[in-house]
Amino acid sequence: MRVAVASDHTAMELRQEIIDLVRGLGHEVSDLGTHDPTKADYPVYGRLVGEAVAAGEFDRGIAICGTGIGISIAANKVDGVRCVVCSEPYSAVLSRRHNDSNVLAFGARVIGNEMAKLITQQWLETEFEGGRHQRRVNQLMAIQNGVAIEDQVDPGLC
Ligand SMILES: O=C(CO)[C@H](O)[C@H](O)COP(=O)(O)O
Repeated sequence: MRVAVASDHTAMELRQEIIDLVRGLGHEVSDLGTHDPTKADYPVYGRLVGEAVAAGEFDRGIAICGTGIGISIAANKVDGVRCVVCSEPYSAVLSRRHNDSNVLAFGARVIGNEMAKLITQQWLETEFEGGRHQRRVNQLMAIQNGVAIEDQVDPGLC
């Protein structure tokens, strides 16, 4: 896969570790910065990753800031992005299986580097399940496009 990685100033070292990990797993990685270790505005980098993925230049994106929250908000403002903030692997795996997440975010000030790498590897290796989850992902995208949606849960499947 082609993977774009970006962070603000809080994750210079972690970003490099994530890049090395993802390359080691055999993926093509682009480092979208920041290259300023002093201060960087996370909305710029969340947007960069989000737009790169939404445009189809990359299959997945990884976005890191202090908490993962600000950069994920920025990425999620880009049409077509489903960015998730994860601090443990279970949510990361389910975000792939059920939500078809295409950008992963985490907080360099929240989790350790080894946890971040475990989350990243499991997220990259998990496939979307489709089926009923595809309908719901379509509904998520419809919200973004201002299209009406309604509950279509099949009887007996709850
Ligand atoms: O987590 C973040 C956004 O959600 C940022 O990394 C954080 O706000 C940066 O703070 P500072 O400029 O004080 O280093």
